[in-house]
Order: sequence, then structure tokens, then C-alpha cells
Amino acid sequence: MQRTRIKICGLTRVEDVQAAVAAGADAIGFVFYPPSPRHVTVEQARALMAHVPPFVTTVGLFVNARPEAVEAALDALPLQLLQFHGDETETDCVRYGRPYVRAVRMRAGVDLIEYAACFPSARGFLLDAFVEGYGGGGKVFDWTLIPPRFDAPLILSGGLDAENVGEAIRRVRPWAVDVSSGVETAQKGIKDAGAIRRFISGVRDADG
Ligand SMILES: O=C(O)c1ccccc1N[C@@H]1O[C@H](COP(=O)(O)O)[C@@H](O)[C@H]1O
Repeated sequence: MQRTRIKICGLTRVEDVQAAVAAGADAIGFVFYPPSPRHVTVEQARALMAHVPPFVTTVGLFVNARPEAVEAALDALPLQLLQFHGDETETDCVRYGRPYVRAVRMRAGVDLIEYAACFPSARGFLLDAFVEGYGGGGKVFDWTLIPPRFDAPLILSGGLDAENVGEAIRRVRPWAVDVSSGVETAQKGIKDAGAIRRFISGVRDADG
């Protein structure tokens, strides 16, 4: 059985980075999108990333960012993977010459196979529920919209938490899962170490 990879996203505090790493996260996401309550500046991200050990992937999340903003982050930070979560085209995503995953905002009518064909350079597709404000909405989408045969690595997100992640893995069998709201305290951007541990246990239980 494949071991489902786990990304914890939207970290804003050192203690949350440490909690995610200690619990066994494979990847840590930083949100460079000013309207988000999880937004971090390049300087904040630099301080947080100093606590990420080797072999934990650092992911930079961007939403319709100006190229200069993405380049400034890439110049200053050891980002290993980019996550484009807005309306970026393939040309927008590929211009940095870095590995990236393309977020797909899932709702009725989205044809994932057709969508993926427009992004042949993507390393994988991150499926999130369609919400106003682009993402991090804590909303689950209809997993039956995912075609049963989909070749690229699929990262499932959107409203996952410790209670539903096991069922999500058993039904979708994604390459990875990604969570933000589902491991937070009542305050967006502030993670709950216990919720992170429970989420990761839920993934491991489903992996068997
Ligand atoms: O986290 C945010 O604030 C955010 C803002 C804009 C785009 C994406 C964002 N987060 C990503 O959304 C998905 C689902 O998050 P959730 O678990 O439902 O809260 C996830 O990939 C986050 O990284």
C-alpha cells in the first residue's frame, strides 16, 4: 500500500512548523497571498523555513501573484515546490523554471482531464473546493467529480480534517493530502498541534 504524503499548509508560527515536522508532515506550505489570514511575508517565511529540516518539502503558495513577487520569494527563500492556486495559465506557471503543482478549484462541470491537459508541465494537481477567495475555505467538494483514472499525481485538499481524511483516502487514493483549516484553532492561521497529530494519525490509519 502506498504511503500517502501529507502537506500542512498556511503556517505562520515557528511552533506550528515544529509541530507539523514533529508529527511527520512531508511538506509545509507558506501562503504568499496578502488577502489570506495565513499570509506571510518573505521575511517571515525565511524565519519559519529555518526550522524545516532536510527531506521536508517547502512549498510556496501563490494566487495570481505578480511575477516580480514570485521571483523575489524564489530569490530569498529555499522554496522547493510552487503551488499556483489562482487563474494562472501554464505559461505563468512554467516561467520560473521550478517544479509546481496546479490547484484546480473543483465544482460541478470541471473536467479534470481536460483541465490537466492544459498544464503538461505540472508535477501534479491539487484539488480544492471552489470557494470565493480562491482557497483555504475548509469546504469539501464532491469527490465523485474526480475521474477514476487520472494519471498525474493527485493531491486532495478542501475541508479535510482528522475525521474525514481516512474516508477521503480510502475513496480517492490520492498521492497526497493537503490541509489548512482542518488543523487550525478557532483563529485562522494559528494551528493546533493536537489537530495536526490527529490528522496525520488519520492518514496513517487509512494507509494501513
Ligand atoms: O490558506 C489559504 O488562506 C489559501 C488562500 C488562497 C488559496 C489557497 C489557500 N489555501 C489552500 O487551500 C486548500 C484547502 O484548504 P482547507 O484545508 O480547505 O482550508 C489547501 O491547499 C490550502 O493550502
